[in-house]
Amino acid sequence: MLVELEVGPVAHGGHCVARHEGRVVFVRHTLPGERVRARLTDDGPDARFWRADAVEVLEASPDRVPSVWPEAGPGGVGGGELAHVALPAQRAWKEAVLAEQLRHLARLDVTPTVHAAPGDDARGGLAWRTRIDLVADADGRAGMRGFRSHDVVALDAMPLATEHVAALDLLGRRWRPGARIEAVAPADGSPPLVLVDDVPFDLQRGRPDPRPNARAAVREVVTAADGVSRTYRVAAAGFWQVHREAPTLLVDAVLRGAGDVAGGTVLDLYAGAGLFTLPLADAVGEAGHVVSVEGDERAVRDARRNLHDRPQVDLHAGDVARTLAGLVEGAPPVDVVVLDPPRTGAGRKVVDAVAALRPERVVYVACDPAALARDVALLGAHGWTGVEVVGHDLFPMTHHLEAVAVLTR
Ligand SMILES: C[S@@+](CC[C@H](N)C(=O)[O-])C[C@H]1O[C@@H](n2cnc3c(N)ncnc32)[C@H](O)[C@@H]1O
Repeated sequence: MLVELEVGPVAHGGHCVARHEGRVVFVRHTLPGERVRARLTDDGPDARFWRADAVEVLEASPDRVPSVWPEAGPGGVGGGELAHVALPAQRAWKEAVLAEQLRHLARLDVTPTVHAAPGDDARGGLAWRTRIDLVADADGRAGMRGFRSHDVVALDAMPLATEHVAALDLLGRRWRPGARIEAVAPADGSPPLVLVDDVPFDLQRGRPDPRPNARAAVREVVTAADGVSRTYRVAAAGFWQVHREAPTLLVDAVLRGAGDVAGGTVLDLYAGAGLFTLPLADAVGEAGHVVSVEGDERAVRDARRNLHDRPQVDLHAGDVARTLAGLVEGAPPVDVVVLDPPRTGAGRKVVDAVAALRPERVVYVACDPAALARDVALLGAHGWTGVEVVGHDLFPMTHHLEAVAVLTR
């Protein structure tokens, strides 16, 4: 059903809020202040709120720009929710969402700035993804799942992929229908890796690549605020920050947030392949101590390799909540806890255990503002009421953002 809507403020998830017949409608593809004709997509009579997609703009916002997101057939692919929004307005949008989540869920009255990553404005917010996950459609063309659908929509462009990923020409090939294609191209220009159904693939020969280093690892070099270049090896299918500038930027933010930790003890929770553990180990020095916790086996293998020459690091493989429960008993004083949980956040068990360690500071790296706000509220109840939050737009054209919060008592 088509309805005409006066569009109100932004909401979490790339929607704006409107009202229709007394009911809240979350609308995609629009901007605050616009008047749009929209197709209701979820409008059950018992639903608490409805959803809609704007299909015609009747009065456009001055922040509207032509969308760069690929025209990919009916429904379109997921992602690119903010591709119709000018870059500065995308950041203002994310600032509003971050502030609203912190106000609503943590009763915190702050207005964090969301910064552009270096080079993003010059590249028009494009060419930042170092990793692409595709799936082949029934004709063998590479594409992505449609929005809230299992159908594969073939792509004709990947505007967010870095030039290294784009140069692989994954869209110009034919694949086995249903094949999962992952491509990872380090921002430093070292050779990209391609996996097809988890198996390394030699694009030139068009067949699986048996070389051991084809499966194993991507190399990334990060030059952080401390002026040091560090090399990490990360399995192609393993977690690594996806924006080309994210590793450097987040290491800088974490080191700044942790402050002077020389000779101290730092916990790095949800450590992945050791992105933060390595520079934190250098920051505490050989007299200090870093306890790093990661649950994924593959990431732990990478972290072991990346941290092998830092004797001041204790790497624990396992669940963060369970590992912390073991650490709290008779643990030495902890100066700083760094945590970078998955999208769901750390949750009460982990926050309670962190609070029991009574660190001077907590540095929280978050990819979901709502999860951050929930955990900040829990930390606030334990006395960590000093909160500084900075946002980084590490996902231009999408509704996602990364935020770094530094909490003190
Ligand atoms: C957002 S990533 C951050 C990784 C790392 N800090 C980085 O920036 O590269 C979150 C990490 O937490 C790990 N993880 C998720 N849930 C976990 C849990 N309950 N216990 C331990 N590790 C977990 C994931 O395997 C992943 O490596």
